[in-house]
Amino acid sequence: MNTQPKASHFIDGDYVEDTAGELIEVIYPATGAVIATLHAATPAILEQALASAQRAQKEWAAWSPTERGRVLRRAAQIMRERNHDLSVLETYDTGKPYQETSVVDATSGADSLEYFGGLIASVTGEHIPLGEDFVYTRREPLGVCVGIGAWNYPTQIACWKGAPALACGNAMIFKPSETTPLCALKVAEILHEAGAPAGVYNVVQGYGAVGASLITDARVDKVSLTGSVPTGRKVYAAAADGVRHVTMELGGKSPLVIFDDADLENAVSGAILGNFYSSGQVCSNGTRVFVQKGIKDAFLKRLAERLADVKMGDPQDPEVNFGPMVSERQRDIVEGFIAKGQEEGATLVTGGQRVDGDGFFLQPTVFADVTDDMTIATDEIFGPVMSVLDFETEEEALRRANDTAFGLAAGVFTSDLTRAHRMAAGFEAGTCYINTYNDAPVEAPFGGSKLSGVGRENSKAAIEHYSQIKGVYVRMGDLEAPF
Ligand SMILES: NC(=O)c1ccc[n+]([C@@H]2O[C@H](COP(=O)([O-])OP(=O)(O)OC[C@H]3O[C@@H](n4cnc5c(N)ncnc54)[C@H](O)[C@@H]3O)[C@@H](O)[C@H]2O)c1
Repeated sequence: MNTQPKASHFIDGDYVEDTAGELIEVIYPATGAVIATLHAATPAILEQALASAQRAQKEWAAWSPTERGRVLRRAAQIMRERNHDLSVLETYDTGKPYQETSVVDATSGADSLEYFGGLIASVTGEHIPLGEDFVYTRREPLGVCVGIGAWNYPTQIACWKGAPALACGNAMIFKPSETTPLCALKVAEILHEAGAPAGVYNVVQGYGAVGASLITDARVDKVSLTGSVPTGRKVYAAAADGVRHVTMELGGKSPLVIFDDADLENAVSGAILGNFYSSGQVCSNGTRVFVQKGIKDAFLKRLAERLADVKMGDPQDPEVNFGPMVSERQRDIVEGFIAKGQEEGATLVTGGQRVDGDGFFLQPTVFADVTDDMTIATDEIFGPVMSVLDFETEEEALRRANDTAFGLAAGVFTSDLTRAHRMAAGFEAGTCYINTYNDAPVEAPFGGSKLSGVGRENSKAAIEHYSQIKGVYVRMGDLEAPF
């Protein structure tokens, strides 16, 4: 596959380039080879993107919701038809195995285009009777939205932000992560091909500075970031200065609580999905696995057996189910955490080593006997490192599960129905799972509480975050005034 795009940016319906921009080398994580070179957006490129988005948004918002929805659903159809090529590209961009990308990334992107494309025509205002007078409400777009992406799910993030934004009549300028800049360009191409007017969905490349200059432009009405908490603080603060709307999808250190009465095989599956999918580079991962004492030995034994079946290698090989870390830098960061875990006295059950070769492979790693104060139990690692912590009672598990500044996700495995719902109600997290982990269907709200974020993506809830209500008071009779 030719992974070099025609140009770095997609603006006003076409690819554009400005070679004066800072160089971005795209590296295939499985080999370390440079597979594309791009340029960060210059002020001239940003000006083009902002001007075209502002102009296009007015035209797009005047379309009926049914017409806008039709474009999104056509784009979903094209994405599904091109699933293979989009998945191969996603694997080049991120290093995630094709076995995952072929069923998750473009698929989930298409789901969101289809869902919001179908939903938007039934989003209506209200009629509020006031005797003879009345108020009616209009749900209106915000204007120009900026989307800023993390590197772990480039296609999905570009669609999860773009689909509700466009459905509501906004334009979007999307800046992918500099680490995985290729896939969002395809999303822009497909939306344009499906009939979105030029400028409604623009993609500009760049490092953090490009994101930072976009969000302070007076023409921008909303910023939606997927990224780390430190970046979230900066972006939120910059958006606050212009009193802009925000969605913040940030990091986590989520708990996964496994009770003695859980189905062992399902609990092990949940822990694997919640720690090692995408080589552990998933924001909602349940990396603090609290295991009740009675099931601990059986859990660790079965986990080690199941991890022996990991197939690492060329991620384009459909048999491979575990890929490299996204970058050399990310591998180094994760190795630092593994060393810290050993230093602080956790028991290394399995893994912990990098795999020799050109790619950035790291073994799936499990620590047991982890305590709440160890660095591997408090900090987001964003790699394939599971921490197993012991507990005895439900009250203790819930208290310790919530004892974190993050609040993205939480999960519980138990066969006690009422306990499962008690735990879900008690978790301080935006997204909870009972006897499963990390499912993220477009129909369900996704997002975090506490430091993990503001706002929700997907589901009807996302409409609230990409539109605003206008109330219109209508007086039916004469109007009295004091003088
Ligand atoms: N909650 C979620 O939905 C979700 C999903 C995926 C990833 N994440 C989080 O993302 C993080 C990993 O991704 P990352 O390393 O790309 O995150 P990051 O915070 O380093 O970067 C995210 C994006 O922000 C941009 N950026 C950096 N500084 C900026 C600034 N000052 N102004 C504007 N933009 C700026 C980057 O260029 C990048 O596009 C993890 O913390 C993970 O938990 C969260």
